[in-house]
Amino acid sequence: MNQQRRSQGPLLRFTKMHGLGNDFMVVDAISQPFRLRPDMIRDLANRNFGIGFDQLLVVEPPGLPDVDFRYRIFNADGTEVEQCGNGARCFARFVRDQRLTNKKVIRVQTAKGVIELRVGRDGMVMVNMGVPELNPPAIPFAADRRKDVYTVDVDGQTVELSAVSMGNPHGVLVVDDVDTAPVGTLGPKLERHPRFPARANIGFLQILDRSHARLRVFERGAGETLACGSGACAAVVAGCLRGLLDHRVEVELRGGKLVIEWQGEGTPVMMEGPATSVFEGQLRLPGDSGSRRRKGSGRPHKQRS
Ligand SMILES: N[C@@H](CCC[C@H](N)C(=O)O)C(=O)O
Repeated sequence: MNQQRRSQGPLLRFTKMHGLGNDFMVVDAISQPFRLRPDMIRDLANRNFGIGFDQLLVVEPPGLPDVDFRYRIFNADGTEVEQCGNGARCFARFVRDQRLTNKKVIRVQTAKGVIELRVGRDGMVMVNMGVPELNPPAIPFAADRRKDVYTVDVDGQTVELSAVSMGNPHGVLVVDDVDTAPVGTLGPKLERHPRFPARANIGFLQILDRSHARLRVFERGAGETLACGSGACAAVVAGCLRGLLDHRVEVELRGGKLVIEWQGEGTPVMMEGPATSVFEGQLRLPGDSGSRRRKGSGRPHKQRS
């Protein structure tokens, strides 16, 4: 009896969403208390034993005067990170669906600055992802000497990549064909390469023509995902700097397409794409820190995209 009482914690409401198949558990931490340890996030992210997601997105009250919300992001491995582009579009959709705001332009505070989200009539969301950093401190070798391509040694093999921060660190490799690119083998090695002390998201970019590209991303803390919004922004910045892409590019990811625009150094990257709500659910959190027991329920609702 005692045991049972201890395992009954509060109910947590959440929404399952995705941006081109990059999937999220989204939690409103304004109208309900929210605190999850990294091990609990890992359990929830598990696709067999939990809810399953690439990232957990948390909506909090703003900590700055001129913004509407604070946006916190946790990877499936439980680590908190600075940026998530597909998540930003879902964030905009979520705060409007949950009637936390009726604004069309929503200013959101992330761990690396303020981003602006704009919800279109067609359900598409446009995000001002901010100005990319081309010599990011999270990628120390890029700060050493600023250039467009760096070389990194992986098991004796020299790999060429661009280093771009969209608030979060990205390495971008140009490949001939994303379908045969070594995403699953080189991706994890580069993600944890000693030259990326904060680890990095690794993008494999295939140029189709100056305004069309294909991309696969091995994400830091999540593995390969069906799409990575900040990765698409970083890839277009890298492609522009290398003189391979124009300023407006349609990027085809495994889960669908994003349109990315970048006018050049010192200007922000704009990203446009869909955000989809899949279902709402609630789960019973463990009542004490020692317990990992959890009960959940899901209520599917109509796909709205
Ligand atoms: N899927 C995201 C990026 C999420 C964070 C990333 N894995 C990191 O660790 O920086 C996106 O759409 O941008």
